[in-house]
Amino acid sequence: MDVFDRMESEVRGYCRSWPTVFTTAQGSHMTDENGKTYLDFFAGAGTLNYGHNNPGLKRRLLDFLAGDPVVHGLDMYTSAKREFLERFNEYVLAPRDLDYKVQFPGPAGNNSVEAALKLARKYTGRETVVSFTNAFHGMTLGALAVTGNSMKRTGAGVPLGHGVAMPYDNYLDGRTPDFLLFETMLDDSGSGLDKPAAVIVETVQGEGGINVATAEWLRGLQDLCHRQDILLIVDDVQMGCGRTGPFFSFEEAGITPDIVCLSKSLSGYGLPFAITLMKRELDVWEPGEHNGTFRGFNPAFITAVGALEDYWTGDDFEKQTLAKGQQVQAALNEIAIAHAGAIDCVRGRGMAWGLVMKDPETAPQVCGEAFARGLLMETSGPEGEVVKLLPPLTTTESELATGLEIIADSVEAVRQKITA
Ligand SMILES: Cc1ncc(COP(=O)(O)O)c(C=O)c1O
Repeated sequence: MDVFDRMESEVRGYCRSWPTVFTTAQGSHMTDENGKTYLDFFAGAGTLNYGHNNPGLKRRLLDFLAGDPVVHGLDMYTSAKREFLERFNEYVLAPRDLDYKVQFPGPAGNNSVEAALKLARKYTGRETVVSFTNAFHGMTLGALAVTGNSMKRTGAGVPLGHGVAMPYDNYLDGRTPDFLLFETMLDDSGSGLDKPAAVIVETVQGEGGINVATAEWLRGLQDLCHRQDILLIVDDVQMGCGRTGPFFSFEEAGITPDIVCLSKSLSGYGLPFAITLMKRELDVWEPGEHNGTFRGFNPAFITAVGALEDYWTGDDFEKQTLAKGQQVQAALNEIAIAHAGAIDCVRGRGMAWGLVMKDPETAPQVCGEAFARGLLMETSGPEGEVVKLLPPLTTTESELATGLEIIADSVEAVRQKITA
């Protein structure tokens, strides 16, 4: 590890959980330079819904690269971009009756969030954006200002402004305490707080600990935003592209956000790619008012089209994801029952699951034991108390069963060490 320790900044994180050098990857597996293979229930932090080096997508990418294509496209018109827009409309927007315009804000999730926040402010002329406790929207300053995690916020080195955080999904008879607070804030008569430009929400908080919002709460949030003329932004960077079952995680709640952020698994192949979707009337920027060098990355258009054509032309993939999710949930429930003293609860949706440990210190220990046994998982939640499962959606049932057995063994091993 010498060269890494000597040359890489101390800010590096994942390599501390998994101190080995990975060399190859295929499907739901990664292999290190010692030849040890790991089942991957981390999936590049949710960028690999279709697995590593998905053969169909790889073929398309290699064919594309073989032809001297335009690789780096800024926001020029290219044939690859045209293909992406046509297929995205055909397979994603039109079947859901969604009429969004598409912006290419840059390569990463935070680029999509920054564009959403700026656009909401430009459109409404207002500053404040409401976010929720334990939200995660990215590490750039605007996105960080609506991110809840205090350790991450401290990394900014300066106070972060223009954001207000409300409690996430504590639904009570349709009027939650946070909604009441929110309504007070909107009441110009003395709360001292500005009317917000937008609310930004994750339907399932991934980094926040797999907190699942109820459909009722999301609908209530949308109603409140509509009543008050506030824009609703859904950050689907981690939970979109089928992670919760449907292509968009908000479909189940039947809401239509004003702005949607997508990235991570959108390219289908782990290539950097993000889009910001906006209702037509929100398309208010002048040409060049929000730009950047790495936007139209043409290889990502090619693999994204491949993912749409291979997985999203019907509803089979969604059904398979939900069935696999039930398999994961059932196995995790068994583990939770067997270790009720150590596990608080199991929560999740689709193929995003969390095993919530009673003692936060045990969650990284479970991940450490799993790593030793050949399974990659990370922790999430405000205190890192949640063992988080994000397997590729293409993981087979038997691979899932193998990983779930490793989790059971890992929890058992941690408990034995504690009682020893
Ligand atoms: C919900 C959500 N939004 C935004 C981001 C930021 O994406 P990126 O790390 O690609 O900037 C993440 C990353 O984990 C995320 O989970």
